[in-house]
Amino acid sequence: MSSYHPRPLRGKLDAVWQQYGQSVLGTPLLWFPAPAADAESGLIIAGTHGDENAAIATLSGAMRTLPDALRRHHVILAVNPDGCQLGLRANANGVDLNRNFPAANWQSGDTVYRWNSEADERDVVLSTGSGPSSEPETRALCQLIHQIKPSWVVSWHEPLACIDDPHHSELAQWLAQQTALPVVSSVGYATPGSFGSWCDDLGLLCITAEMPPISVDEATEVYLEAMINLLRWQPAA
Ligand SMILES: C[C@H](N)C(=O)N[C@H](CCC(=O)O)C(=O)O
Ligand SMILES: N[C@H](CCC[C@H](N)C(=O)O)C(=O)O
Ligand SMILES: [Zn+2]
Repeated sequence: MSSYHPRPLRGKLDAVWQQYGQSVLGTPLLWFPAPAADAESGLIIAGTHGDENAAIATLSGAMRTLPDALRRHHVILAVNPDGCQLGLRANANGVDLNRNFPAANWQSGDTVYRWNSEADERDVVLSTGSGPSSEPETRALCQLIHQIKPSWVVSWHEPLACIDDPHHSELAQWLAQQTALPVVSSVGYATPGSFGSWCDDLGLLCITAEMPPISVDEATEVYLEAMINLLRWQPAA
């Protein structure tokens, strides 16, 4: 704890970034290579859905709290920066990026999501794209993953309050213990063309960590420590 940056010094994100592509609106897509990377390093991503802000802000807060030299894993704070800027789940083309990955199960047409946690139905309509990987944000992320070959990916979402990993991996169980969220084998509905489906096709471990419905204000309190610990996670010897 004493090695963390004190709060007065957490305002600016000083981590070195690299650009891995460009969004539909021409926004640079940024990733933050891990200063303490090794062959076992993973990739932590957030903001695939631009309206899921709690995880983005908490991950950024963790990066601003942990001295960067101690960070073992690569980070993308916003897979979908146009969605963040527009306040959308989708990208600027109205495509749900988490249905646009070139997985064997990709489906053409529409997809639906819930307006909010109060809604009983998934009735808000988005596109899955004109084809698998039709979107620049999707293509760039796939290319980056092929380039850096992470050992695993943790993909942050909200508000389903679970750690989704059909393999119940060591990392998923550790994340469940850190966050007090349950490990589940599925989120309970089909997600063709999702990032997790694509990772599965590649044999790459993908854990989807879903925060509960939570404000940025509360998430940066409740999940900060778990996020910091994830940035420097090491498997048990
Ligand atoms: C509140 C949000 N629009 C929502 O509930 N969406 C979920 C999926 C959550 C996610 O993608 O992480 C849904 O459609 O069930
Ligand atoms: N709430 C997320 C769940 C993703 C499920 C994950 N297992 C994946 O395949 O990416 C969504 O509706 O996009
Ligand atoms: Zn999401």
